Amino acid sequence: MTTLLLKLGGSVITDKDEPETVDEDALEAAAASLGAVDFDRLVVVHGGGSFGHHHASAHGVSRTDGSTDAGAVRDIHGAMCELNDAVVDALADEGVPAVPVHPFSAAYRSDDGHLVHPTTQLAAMLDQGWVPVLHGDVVTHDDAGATILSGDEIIVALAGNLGASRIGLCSTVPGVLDDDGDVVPEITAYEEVADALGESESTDVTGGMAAKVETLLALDSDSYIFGPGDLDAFLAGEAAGTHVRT
Ligand SMILES: Nc1ncnc2c1ncn2[C@@H]1O[C@H](COP(=O)(O)OP(=O)(O)OP(=O)(O)O)[C@@H](O)[C@H]1O
Ligand SMILES: C=C(C)CCOP(=O)(O)O
Repeated sequence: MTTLLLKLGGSVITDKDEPETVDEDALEAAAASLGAVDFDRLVVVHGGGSFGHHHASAHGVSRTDGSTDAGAVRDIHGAMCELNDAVVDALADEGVPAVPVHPFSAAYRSDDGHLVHPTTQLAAMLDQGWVPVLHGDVVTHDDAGATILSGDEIIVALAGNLGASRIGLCSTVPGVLDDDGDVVPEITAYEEVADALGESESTDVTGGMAAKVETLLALDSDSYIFGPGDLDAFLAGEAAGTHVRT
């Protein structure tokens, strides 16, 4: 039984420069790709794009800077739930048995920043044949109020417990790019690409590509970073974008 773990980048499914705007065409295309695949088990996580990051930035909340303001939590979480509704609906329209899962309700960080995210409820959903759709979110952080939980961190938190066999991050870029703008086919250590790695070009409180590579290298299994053009290849088990080897 194979378990696919896929993150749809917020930069793919939203217009990251226009607050709270879904990129309908891109979302429909991604949903159609997932609807066309015969998978055993699939978990989808999506990022914040122009929904979460603008609110997080406005409230001064990041992965490390927290807020104790319940209104800030409602704003950021509410925007992400709205995007989650759009993603679940788009998948459902393509025949994918998608169900919403909101990390704020279940996960927390300890005061040293360690993320605790339960997975038994997700395993039960997968047993029903459903596709849980999670999202980057705010998360209660001991002694710091709430901080931002990126979709990339969720992928890492779930991978081991759910026994993911294939892990992919679909972003707007075709992979990790080197100084010449070419896709780096394989990364085994952060230093190999550190000089070329930067933050996102849009409002992004979770660190762009540099944080993505660092997060994926912390996994016990290999993963892929690729663009929408390689989504079908990834789902088919073929080479896609940059292969992050651990
Ligand atoms: N060396 C690099 N290779 C590829 N992208 C890079 C590089 N350095 C910086 N970037 C930026 O990182 C961005 C990808 O990170 P970003 O966090 O925006 O992606 P995402 O996960 O799709 O979106 P979100 O965080 O909203 O879910 C690219 O669009 C690009 O602007
Ligand atoms: C900004 C919020 C709320 C979520 C960020 O998730 P990411 O886009 O996966 O980094």
